[in-house]
Amino acid sequence: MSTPQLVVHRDKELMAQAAAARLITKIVDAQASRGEASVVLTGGRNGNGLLAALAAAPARDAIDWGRLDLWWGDERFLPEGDPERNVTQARDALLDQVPVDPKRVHAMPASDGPWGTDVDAAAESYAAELARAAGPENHGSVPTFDVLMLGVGPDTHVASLFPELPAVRETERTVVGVHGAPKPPPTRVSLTLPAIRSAREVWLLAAGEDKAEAVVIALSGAGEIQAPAAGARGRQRTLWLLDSTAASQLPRSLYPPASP
Ligand SMILES: O=C(O)[C@H](O)[C@@H](O)[C@H](O)[C@H](O)COP(=O)(O)O
Repeated sequence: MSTPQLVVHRDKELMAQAAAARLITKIVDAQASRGEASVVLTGGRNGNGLLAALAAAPARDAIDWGRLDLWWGDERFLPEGDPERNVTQARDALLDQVPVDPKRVHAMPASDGPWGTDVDAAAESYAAELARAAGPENHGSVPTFDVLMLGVGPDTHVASLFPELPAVRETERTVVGVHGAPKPPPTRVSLTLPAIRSAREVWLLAAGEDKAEAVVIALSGAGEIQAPAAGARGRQRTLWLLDSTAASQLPRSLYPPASP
């Protein structure tokens, strides 16, 4: 697993804009070399802030939106179209403004979908969808994600993997149902750490004073059960994209020299 790298930006707006520019380049490069790209989106303010910045980016249409597979790291298990669903917020922030291929937008199931309110069955169906998309070179369970993005909670949760709860302890399945999440809504669908760690690159987005403690805990050697963000590592790269307030409690030795 790759060692975390940090990039610290002046404020959350600049972090979102810089992360959006970074994502455009990553997708364009993947499409140039493989003909397509695969990205995992995250919910939350920082994740949606990045999508809004991407929608406003002059270079956004350098991306061939028809050759981009979009997946989610987690989803709030609510009815289709609920404004609190991550996919609803992603559509509002970006997807309704660009010509994505609907067959390549892999939303996680809603609570009024084919599996009704059975969140565990819904999770199994998403795991099956991932496996169908996996190629022989992908260890057979999930496709090779070029970039998997994660917001970071103040308690160090990522996706819907919360400290000490069963989902963060999962070592075999790629997708699980989450019951009793401390962040509402309580019922969710989430990728697990093994699925997260299959990505080429994992980018963790953290901006705001309320993330400063989580950042220092996750980067100072905490275990992944107590601090799930600590276990979110990419096969080739793990990148923490921060603003200066979220980085404010880091010891100077961890603070990258290049950041202002
Ligand atoms: O469904 C969700 O709520 C998210 O996927 C969750 O993991 C989020 O990314 C973090 O809680 C950070 O959220 P903020 O960026 O809003 O702080």
